[in-house]
Amino acid sequence: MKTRSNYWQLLPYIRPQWHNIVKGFVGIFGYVLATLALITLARQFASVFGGRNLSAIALQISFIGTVFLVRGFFQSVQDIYMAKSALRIAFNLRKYIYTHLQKLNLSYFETAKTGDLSYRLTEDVDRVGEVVHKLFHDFIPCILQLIAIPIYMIWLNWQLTLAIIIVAPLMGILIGWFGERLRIFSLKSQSHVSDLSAILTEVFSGIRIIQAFAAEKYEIARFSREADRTMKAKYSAERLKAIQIPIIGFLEAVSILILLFVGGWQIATGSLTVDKFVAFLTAGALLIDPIGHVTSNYNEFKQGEASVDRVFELLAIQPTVEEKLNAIALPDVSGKVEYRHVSFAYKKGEPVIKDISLLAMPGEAIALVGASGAGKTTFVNLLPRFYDPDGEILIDGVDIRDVTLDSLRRQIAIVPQETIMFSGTIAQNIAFGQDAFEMKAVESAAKIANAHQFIKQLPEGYDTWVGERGVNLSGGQRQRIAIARAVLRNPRILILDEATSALDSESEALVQEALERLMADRTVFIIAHRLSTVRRCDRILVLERGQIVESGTHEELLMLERRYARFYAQQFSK
Ligand SMILES: Nc1ncnc2c1ncn2[C@@H]1O[C@H](COP(=O)(O)OP(=O)(O)OP(=O)(O)O)[C@@H](O)[C@H]1O
Repeated sequence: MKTRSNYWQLLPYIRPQWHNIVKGFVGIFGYVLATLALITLARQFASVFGGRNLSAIALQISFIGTVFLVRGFFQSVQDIYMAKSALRIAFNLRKYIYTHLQKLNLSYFETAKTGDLSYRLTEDVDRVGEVVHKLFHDFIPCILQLIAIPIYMIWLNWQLTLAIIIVAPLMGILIGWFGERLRIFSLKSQSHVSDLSAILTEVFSGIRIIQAFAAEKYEIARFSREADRTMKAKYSAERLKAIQIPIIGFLEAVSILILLFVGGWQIATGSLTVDKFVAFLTAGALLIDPIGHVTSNYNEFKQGEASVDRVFELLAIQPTVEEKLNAIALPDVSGKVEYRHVSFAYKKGEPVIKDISLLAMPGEAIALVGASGAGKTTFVNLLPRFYDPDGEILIDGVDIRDVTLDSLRRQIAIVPQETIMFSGTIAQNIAFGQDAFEMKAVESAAKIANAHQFIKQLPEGYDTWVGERGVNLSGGQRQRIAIARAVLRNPRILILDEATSALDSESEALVQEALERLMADRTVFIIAHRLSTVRRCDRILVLERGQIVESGTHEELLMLERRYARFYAQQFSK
């Protein structure tokens, strides 16, 4: 566990808000000055009070009232500008982390818990914002008061001041001790809440499986265990605070009692006047509030530190696939793809792709077949640079590591096995990733993808809203939306991961026809499961443990009577 605070890392996000912070500080200074004025007025009030002059008392009261109004005005200025800065800082931080996460590689998201990520981006960032808000809006003004008022008090009477602050060091030590413990409890509690949120994301996206396996009780028990841990961690923090507050309160009371004693003694010996003592008591009373705030703020900072740590942990993760500083934009390609001695391992020493060399000519359709785990998906994932292998991959003779990721990926379209629908309309889903799109282009892509007919029959046609995972569309329909997406993109290179899930024969024919139209004149890598697809491809590669063990057309490979022929017999001859 890290013990070093990450608060200082917030500085770059705080700096751009300096103009609002300065305005807030004007409010703070005005507020503190008005507070000091109140103490002086209290002293004057004590002297006119004894004079039995009603108009002098009324005048004094009107002064005090005015200073209260002015103080209120400065407080509003401070509140408005500090809240504005804190919210902007949280907003910018959230946007920055989100942008950073988008740059991270697939490998990171394959292991990250999505619920945890969402929690860090929402709750943790909010808490960081609250801490910054507290810092500017509460903590700094209180600290200023805790400096200015005691100076004023020393000027009034140093012996009394000494009496009142004698317990301050002990208070400081106790606040520090409690704060550190709170930070640790908070870190625990935050990570439990994150785990809870990760479980929820997992459960709701896999609810079908949970119900199918009748695993509800098992999931409820898992959830309850985590919820229980969260509750206990929070309870530990609350219990600690419950002990701390009376202890600090008692120390405050002790200092007031010492003050009364020393003050009473000085008045009795004639070394202190009553009006000075009243001013002193007012100053002392005005200190109670800031002390309370500083204590609770300090606790919150310590708790917030856990969130700051969790947020900056995300920013510390570096992408493994990085764009070169001098990366160029890949010009429009014809689609020649070359793998030169390409090897790749997810884990060191366990290669998944072993020294593969391959030349695919523009417009060529290449099928990849092989047993599960042979490396087919990994092989195609190297092309859009989801991972960086050893060796070289060239498109139209340009090494893909020399070009920008954006320009590379824009020339490749992927039709995955399972189509994810994003919340939005059907049209937005087809034109995915484009802010502005032509409805006509979307429609013609849908027509090529055999999707236009069913979309037209939906209640609101292309404007029909589809849920997070497109639950209201069938598998075949979702696939045709994915094909329409790829058609609209019009890439030279296409990666298809054929769906294995059984489609009804009508759906299958429509999908097949759509795929054929999509594949025409493009370089296609297809992880093939359907016999019809495999047969139609220009070349079939048989992958085995990360190597190409056979290559040729369907007929050539059947004639070889080796792996493909066996594979074909087992898998496709049903
Ligand atoms: N992100 C990953 N991290 C670690 N290992 C992985 C990862 N993805 C795949 N693997 C491993 O790499 C090997 C090749 O997997 P890959 O998915 O490329 O095979 P495949 O031929 O596409 O299999 P399938 O047909 O089942 O999808 C497997 O042993 C798999 O366990």
